[in-house]
Amino acid sequence: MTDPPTLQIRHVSKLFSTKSGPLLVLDDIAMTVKAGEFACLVGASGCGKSTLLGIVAGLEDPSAGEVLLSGTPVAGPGADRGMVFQNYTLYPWLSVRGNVEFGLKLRKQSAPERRERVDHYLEIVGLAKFADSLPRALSGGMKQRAAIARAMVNEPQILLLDEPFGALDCQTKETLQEFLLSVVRRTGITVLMITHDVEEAVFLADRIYAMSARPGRIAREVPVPLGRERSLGCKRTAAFQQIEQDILDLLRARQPLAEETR
Ligand SMILES: Nc1ncnc2c1ncn2[C@@H]1O[C@H](COP(=O)(O)OP(=O)(O)OP(=O)(O)O)[C@@H](O)[C@H]1O
Repeated sequence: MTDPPTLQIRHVSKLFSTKSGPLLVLDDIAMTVKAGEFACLVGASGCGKSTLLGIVAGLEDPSAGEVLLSGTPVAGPGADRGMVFQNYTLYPWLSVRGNVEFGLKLRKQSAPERRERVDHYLEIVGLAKFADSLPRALSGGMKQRAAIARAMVNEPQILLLDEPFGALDCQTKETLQEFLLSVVRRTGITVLMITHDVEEAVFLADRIYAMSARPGRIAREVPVPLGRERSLGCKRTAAFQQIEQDILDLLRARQPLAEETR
């Protein structure tokens, strides 16, 4: 028998109760992320991307449907999913090493084991020399590299990335995109990332799920057949730009006028 895919989102809907009545934010979302795949969810602001990622993380319950991780239903947060958020979330009073080993300490791993694992992941994210630095001594890009190491050190089944480069300037963002791809290629980790930056999604993803405006639905699943070895130069190729333009056109067509969303 073949193994189940790492992540299955099965007919997930989410309804929030608000002062002005029920608000349907996600409507029958179905998608699958296979082991080793890099999937991106793109969509306009407010279409429910963060809500969906929160459901996958187990921080939020779906109103209908279910999420399976390697065939097992998600019933809450767990170390099998590593999260990185847009806003820097390192503990300011802990060193880079202290931040990265935090989860391992909670899980009562021995000191020598922790040191070996943390050293390995700090090496992977290129922060070995900054192990003893406090977060305030790091640039925004370095903070996000530390956050990625902190998420990966638990060796999760999947990395969940919520606009991790959204707060960075353009140049740092591109450097981090290349960096993330190299880490993913080297480790083979499975990734689900949300972003509203379509160019970023095309550069990083093997498969893109384009969401319609609220209520969020999967408008289209787009494979990205650009090969796995990508450098920033590929953003200027016709094949890249065609995929980007198709997704932008699709999102624009699905974005109602502001009056209609009220
Ligand atoms: N706890 C909540 N109660 C009520 N409404 C909520 C709640 N959380 C989110 N929403 C609403 O659900 C909708 C989707 O929000 P969400 O943050 O998931 O969208 P998003 O696509 O991630 O947006 P952005 O790209 O701007 O972060 C928004 O209209 C938001 O106001």
